[in-house]
Amino acid sequence: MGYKDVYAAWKADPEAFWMQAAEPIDWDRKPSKALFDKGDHMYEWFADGMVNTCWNAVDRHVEAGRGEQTAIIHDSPITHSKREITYVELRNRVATLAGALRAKGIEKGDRVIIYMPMIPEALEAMLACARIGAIHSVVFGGFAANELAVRIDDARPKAIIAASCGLEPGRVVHYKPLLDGAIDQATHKPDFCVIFQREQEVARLVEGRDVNWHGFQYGVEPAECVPVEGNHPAYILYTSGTTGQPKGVVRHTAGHLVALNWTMKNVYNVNPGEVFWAASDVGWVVGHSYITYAPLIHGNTTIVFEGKPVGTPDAGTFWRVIAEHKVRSFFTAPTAFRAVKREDPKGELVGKYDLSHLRAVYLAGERADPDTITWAQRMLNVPVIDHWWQTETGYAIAANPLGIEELPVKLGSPSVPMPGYDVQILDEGGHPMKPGELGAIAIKLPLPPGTLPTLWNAEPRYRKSYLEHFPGYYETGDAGMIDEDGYLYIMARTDDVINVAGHRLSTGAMEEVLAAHTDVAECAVIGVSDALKGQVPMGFLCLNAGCNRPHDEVVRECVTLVREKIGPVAAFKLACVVDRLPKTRSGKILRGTMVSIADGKAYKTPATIDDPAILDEIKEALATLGYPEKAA
Ligand SMILES: CCC(=O)SCCNC(=O)CCNC(=O)[C@H](O)C(C)(C)COP(=O)(O)OP(=O)(O)OC[C@H]1O[C@@H](n2cnc3c(N)ncnc32)[C@H](O)[C@@H]1OP(=O)(O)O
Repeated sequence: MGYKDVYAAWKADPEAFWMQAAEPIDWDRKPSKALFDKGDHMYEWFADGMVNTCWNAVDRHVEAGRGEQTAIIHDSPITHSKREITYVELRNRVATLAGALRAKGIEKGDRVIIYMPMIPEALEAMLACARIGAIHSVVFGGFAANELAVRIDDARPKAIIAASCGLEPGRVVHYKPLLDGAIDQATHKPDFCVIFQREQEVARLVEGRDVNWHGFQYGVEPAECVPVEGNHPAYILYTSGTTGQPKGVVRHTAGHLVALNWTMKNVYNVNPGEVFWAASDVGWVVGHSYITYAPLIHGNTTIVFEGKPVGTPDAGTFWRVIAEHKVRSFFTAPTAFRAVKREDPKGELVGKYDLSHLRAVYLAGERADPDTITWAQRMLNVPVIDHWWQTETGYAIAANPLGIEELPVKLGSPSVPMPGYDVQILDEGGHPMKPGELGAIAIKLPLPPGTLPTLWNAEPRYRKSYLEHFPGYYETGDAGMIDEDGYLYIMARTDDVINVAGHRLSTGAMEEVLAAHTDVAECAVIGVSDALKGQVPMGFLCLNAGCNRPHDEVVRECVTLVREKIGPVAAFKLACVVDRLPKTRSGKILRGTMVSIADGKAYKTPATIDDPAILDEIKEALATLGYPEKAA
């Protein structure tokens, strides 16, 4: 069957489609049906089934006689080390860790925060939680203590599992002081913390609260897999919203298993036993879905890569890893390829490696620009597939499903909707638009299995953020169009969320931090185009009347403040002081116009502007930062 047939089969009978997709999963009790309509646009999938994620990702492969297959390859050009863990080793390690967590009181439904770098122990911690029905919430290592504290207060974890440190090129990231700071700051306190001591930094443990990863596992009874209901939350993953309070995306167990397993063959075209590599971080949804869960559920070998596309040691690292570990399908963010292209535009390092096992490359996390795609196609000589999805969905909304059929690539488009997703372009009034017309991208409800059913402890916010604007649809927050052939094009966000190097960040959260500076009366943060990172944040600061401090001093403090409060990942390095911000007469800051000016794009002075002269002041301020950039 080709793509059109598969999509039509889903549309004709979604229930049958998903029940069939559920067949390869090992159920403790098979679900009686796929979709559970709870009314009022709330849905669950396979809710009355009983199942365990860890069993499906680990134990069943051992039971099936594949215990000696490598489950995880850790490749760290930063520590110059490589290590392989077989499925049987993984089962034993995870069962013991789960047993130790249980012995310290962790039970089904308890939350466990995981704050770890790119080491296999991060995956083991996730799987150990899944084994006993605990709900994990992984926090990305590039966030600061304050962001961790916010997540601790929202998830209210009984335990936190952390490493002593992370390793960035040329710098040790001191996780433990960040963790201690976050716990001090948070209102909720975990019962205990498990600390994995890395040899690069041994952290000081807090007596009575912290236990050592190895020590607390000593002599414990390994835990068996605990079957959970299909609608039991497997994890919570926080993502940026329009304010400083991140949204806790909930992932239910059964839909997650079924959908991810389906994607491995149909989208990524890998067979069990083959090597799959997603060069992302476990702290992002790509890491959850395609470093940890999907490859293991499907019986693949997954790679945990602790390095960067360039500088560890050079722009040939990706090719080395692909060659050495015989990677079949490779997944990365366009920004990573842009970094490689900048260092090695002619691909001289590509030729040094045998990439004959590589069948396809997948890009996501941000819009893939045509230059980057054509460069990668030329260098690697395999299909380079852009695909589009979100933290909320957990897997591809639109893709070129190579495992079903290789569709023609249209540059600038992540191709076509996947089964499960009825994607529509809507006008402001919620009416479907014609092919080629630009509008809001929405998905007709219900969303398919594995997508978010709600937000953690925040159902009203879930409804408001995603369901209310277009009744009967999920609002993606992206704008775009669908062409005559059904190909989707993602053009922009409809809110103030920006995408920096594939990291989704809230300008609202940065504004909250800047506004807390004692000299800042008012501020705005926008995302400006960046040749490498796609977008970077830029801040405009209005200082309090009477503040006579040198502007560059205040700017420096503001940059430091964002790094301290949100983290280095915000990449907030550009800011300037202005007298006033351009606003409409009703007081809305004209961020869109400011973005156009900074990007050197044509713009119309909005009819509702309060004082058009302020746009000239913004232009002058931008010039001091070198914007618009010459190349833009
Ligand atoms: C499809 C659904 C989704 O969208 S899920 C999200 C998908 N996105 C991704 O997978 C992210 C892709 N991007 C990347 O992997 C990185 O940005 C790549 C391309 C590797 C470049 O990394 P890097 O050179 O560190 O730049 P960056 O902009 O990411 O980092 C900015 C500053 O943050 C720091 N940082 C980064 N990661 C960590 C970490 N885990 N722990 C601590 N710090 C971290 C970087 O060191 C950098 O710091 P500095 O400002 O240079 O001092």
